[in-house]
Amino acid sequence: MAIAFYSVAEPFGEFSNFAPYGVELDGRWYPTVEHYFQAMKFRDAGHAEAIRRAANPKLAKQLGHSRRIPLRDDWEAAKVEVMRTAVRKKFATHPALAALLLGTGDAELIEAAPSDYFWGCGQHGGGQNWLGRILMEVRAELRSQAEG
Ligand SMILES: Nc1nc(O)c(N)c(N[C@@H]2O[C@H](COP(=O)(O)O)[C@@H](O)[C@H]2O)n1
Repeated sequence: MAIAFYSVAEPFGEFSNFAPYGVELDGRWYPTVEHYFQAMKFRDAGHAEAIRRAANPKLAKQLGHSRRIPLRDDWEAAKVEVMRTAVRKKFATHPALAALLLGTGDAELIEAAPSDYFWGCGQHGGGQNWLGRILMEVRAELRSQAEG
């Protein structure tokens, strides 16, 4: 069985990085995982802070796509671990979300993002689905913690 998610307002939208579940990382509070992920793209502290303070995750993503400020040079190598850190923290911070994730059992989790072939499955399902993979990793970690 597979569970596809994308829009925050639809079933399992809590798994989207746009869902309003904040995380504290590196001593700062980020309103969503998306805010953190986009801010981490930049060494420029001012731009990273502007992203952290963005009014919503869509705006955070837009600011993260600006190339007026250069991306950190190791971003391609770092981005999966940055995402893993933020998603892990999201589920550690919000126990009801951890229960929701555990409740998906062994279902394959798929970010059904039609235009994202890296984090999501893309338009025809052939994308790499890295967000789904990370969610399944975090689910396995939560399960082994629960089993002691
Ligand atoms: N546009 C959009 N809307 C949503 O509701 C989404 N969940 C996403 N996907 C997320 O976009 C992020 C990656 O963005 P980059 O292009 O790599 O900066 C990542 O958080 C996806 O999960 N997109």
